[in-house]
Amino acid sequence: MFANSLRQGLRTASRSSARAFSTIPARAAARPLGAGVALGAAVAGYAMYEASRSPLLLESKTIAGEKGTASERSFVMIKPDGVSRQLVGKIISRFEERGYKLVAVKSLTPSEALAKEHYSDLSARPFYPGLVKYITSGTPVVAMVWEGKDVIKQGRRIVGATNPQDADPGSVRGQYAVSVGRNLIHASDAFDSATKEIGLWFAPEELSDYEPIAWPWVMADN
Ligand SMILES: Nc1ncnc2c1ncn2[C@@H]1O[C@H](COP(=O)(O)OP(=O)(O)OP(=O)(O)O)[C@@H](O)[C@H]1O
Repeated sequence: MFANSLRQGLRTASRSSARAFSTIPARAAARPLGAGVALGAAVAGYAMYEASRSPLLLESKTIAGEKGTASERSFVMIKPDGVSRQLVGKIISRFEERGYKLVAVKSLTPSEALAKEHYSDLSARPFYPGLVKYITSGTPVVAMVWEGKDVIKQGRRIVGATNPQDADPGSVRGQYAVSVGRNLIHASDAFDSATKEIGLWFAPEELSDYEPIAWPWVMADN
C-alpha cells in the first residue's frame, strides 16, 4: 500500500519536477521528455531508491560509492533561498576548492512528492509542511552529487550546523544564513542517507565517471 502510493508519487515527482539544466548527456537531454523517458528515469531512480531501503543498505558499496574511500559520494542541494540569493557559485566553489569532484548537477523545481519523500523522516515535525512548501516554492534548487574522501562528513562541516546561529562562522550556513527555516543548503548526513538521496534525485546515467586532473594530488595519502 505504502510502496504503491510512493511509486505513484515518485512517478508524479519525476513528471512534474521542472529541470532547467543538468549533467545528462546532451543527446538524452535534447530528447523531449516524453512519457517513456520520464517514466524510465522514474523507474530507474525508484529502483535505486528501493534498493537503498532493503538490507542492501548495510553494504558499504552503493550508488554513494564506497564508504570511507575516495569514491564516497554525498548528495548536496542548494535550496531555493541559496539560488534566489545568487550564492550558487560561492557554494559550489567551497566543494571544488576543497578538491571534491562534481559527478552530477541539475537545477529543478522539485515536485511536492519528491520534497516530501526527501524529508520523509521529518514528516511528524511541526515545521514539515512549511519545509515542503519552501523547497517546492517554484524557485529552483540545485541538486548535486560530490565525490571524494570523507565527503559526507566533510560536506556537513562545509555546510555547518542545521541552525545557522550554531554554525561555525566559516561554514556556508555560518557565513550566509541566520534562520533555521532558510539555511540555504542540504548535505547527506550519513552513508545510508547519501545512498537514499542520490537514488531519489538522480538516475544512474546522470552520474559521470571521470578523473579531475588534480585528483591524485588531492586524494593520495603518501
Ligand atoms: N525548527 C525548525 N524550524 C524550521 N525549519 C526547520 C527546523 N528544523 C529543521 N528545519 C528545516 O528542516 C531541514 C531538515 O532538518 P534536519 O533536522 O534534517 O537538519 P539538517 O540535516 O541539518 O538539514 P538538511 O537535511 O536540510 O541538510 C533543515 O535544514 C531546515 O531547513
